[in-house]
Amino acid sequence: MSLFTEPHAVATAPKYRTPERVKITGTYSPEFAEILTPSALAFVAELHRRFDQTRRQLLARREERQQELEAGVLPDFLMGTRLIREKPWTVAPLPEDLLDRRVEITGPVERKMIINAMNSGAKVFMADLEDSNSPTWSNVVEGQRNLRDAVRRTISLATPQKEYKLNEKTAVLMVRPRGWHLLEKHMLVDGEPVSGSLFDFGLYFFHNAHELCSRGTAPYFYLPKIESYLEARLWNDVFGFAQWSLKMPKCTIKATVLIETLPAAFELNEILWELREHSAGLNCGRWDYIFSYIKRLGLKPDFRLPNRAEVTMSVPFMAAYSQLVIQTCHRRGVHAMGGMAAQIPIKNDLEANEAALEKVRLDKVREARNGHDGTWVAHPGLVPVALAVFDELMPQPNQIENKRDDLHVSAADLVKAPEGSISEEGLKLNIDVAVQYIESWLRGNGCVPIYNLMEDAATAEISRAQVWQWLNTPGTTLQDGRPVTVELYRSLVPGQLEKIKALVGEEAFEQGRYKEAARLFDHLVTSKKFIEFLTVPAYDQLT
Ligand SMILES: CC(=O)SCCNC(=O)CCNC(=O)[C@H](O)C(C)(C)COP(=O)(O)OP(=O)(O)OC[C@H]1O[C@@H](n2cnc3c(N)ncnc32)[C@H](O)[C@@H]1OP(=O)(O)O
Ligand SMILES: O=CC(=O)O
Ligand SMILES: [Mg+2]
Repeated sequence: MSLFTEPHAVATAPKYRTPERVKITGTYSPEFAEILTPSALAFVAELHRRFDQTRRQLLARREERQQELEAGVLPDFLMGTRLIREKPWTVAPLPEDLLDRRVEITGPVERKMIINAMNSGAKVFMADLEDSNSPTWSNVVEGQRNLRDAVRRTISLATPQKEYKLNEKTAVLMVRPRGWHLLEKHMLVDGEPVSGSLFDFGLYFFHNAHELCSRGTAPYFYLPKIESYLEARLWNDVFGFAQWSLKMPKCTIKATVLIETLPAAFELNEILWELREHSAGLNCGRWDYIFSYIKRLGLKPDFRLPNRAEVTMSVPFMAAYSQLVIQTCHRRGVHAMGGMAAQIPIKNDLEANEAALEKVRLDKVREARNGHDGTWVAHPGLVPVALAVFDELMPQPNQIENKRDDLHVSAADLVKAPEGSISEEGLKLNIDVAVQYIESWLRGNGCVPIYNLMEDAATAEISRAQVWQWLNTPGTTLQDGRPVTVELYRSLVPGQLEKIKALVGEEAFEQGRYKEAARLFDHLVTSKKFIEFLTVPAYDQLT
């Protein structure tokens, strides 16, 4: 020990100043302390104390409903809410800056991405703390700092290649907090971790709600992975309390609910009704929806899905659900947003790039013709493609007046599975893509291009859910007649890991977390009981 480091002189790491019975276990930085102020933490703690018990009850209700499904009950429209479905009513009027949402870009809350997305020419930017964000402590708190600066238009970034700052005209900002199932383990209230949803929502709202309103917009949200109208009611209660406690007018917050679970598709009217003072419509979160279809219908051979690539928007259950979303939203006077095509621009291959853009274009044509009021894109290079389609097919700000009374979607239509095949290639691709994605997520990157497609938590969930379904559903065979067994699946894993190693290089493979990702994947697909979300066990491994 040197003369200058007497034990009593050793500096202790600075700590967050926190309200009583609130603890932050994540690392400290002066920049993070600007977000994790005592008053902001007190606000999140209050949300936790008021709403966390209901959140947990609603998660338990998901479990109970799953048991009913497993016992053979098929999902159906609810008896008790018939009048909400049948009576004429509409949601509260929409704010001016949410009337035209023809193209919305999405992306994680990383500084450069936010600037690029806001400058992209899209009408809206959905800043994502969910599917495309790996919720490391640093990503979620840094993300809040970036959002704070974006709201105030001070966000900038200097890199050796380029200086980034906002253009004069930028996209309207919406924020997607984490879903109800995720926790933020670095914030403890009365010794319990807080909900990731309330943490993300609470910090964004606390720091930005007044500022947004002073700039002629408001706090706008996307609400992910909702499974029932009661979960929408919980959000509505959170909004009411948040507005009241920051002395803001009622109805200031607006939110679009992602319809991305099978049970939610049976409660569209009810979800809009619950949020009618705060509703900015619904959106078709197609990737999580496919995942949810597998998860909820599980091991029934009639609902076994073919290779992931064959489950497109035109298969029966996907077409039916998007049509019902459009019809319901328009009847209630609000937008029905489309979803995300998986293709992204391809560098250094003109022909492949053109083919990818054409696939995106056709997807947007289908959406606009069906009656969607706008769509999502994953990349700035796709904004002009989607804009051109919607400008041509929807010259007015939205097509809410297109009521689609011609459509008649039944409960049976919503679960009708497609024909198709399961191949060894399909099985291998699911292993390959899911392992690559989980590895990236564990390193803190929640959205990656893999084989020229956008992969995020929702798409990776499909891959692992499919392998689980094929391994566990009695009688599942490959198209060549071989049964899909754990032995067969495990015999394919080493080859896929070798393929990944060849792709990323030996050094990156050894330094990465591929083996850990493969172990987690194996656990997910061989578990007898379906594990609700891959991000829940993965979060325990996130450092
Ligand atoms: C199922 C769902 O939930 S969908 C919603 C969630 N998913 C998403 O939001 C997808 C977001 N998209 C992305 O993260 C990326 O586009 C990826 C990972 C798919 C592709 O990333 P990359 O291959 O790195 O993109 P690429 O190299 O072509 O990027 C080119 C430029 O566009 C920018 N860019 C790419 N995607 C986005 C985006 N979504 N928003 C803003 N900027 C973006 C990059 O930052 C880069 O900027 P630069 O030229 O200033 O350096
Ligand atoms: O969140 C969107 C989806 O497709 O999932
Ligand atoms: Mg999703």
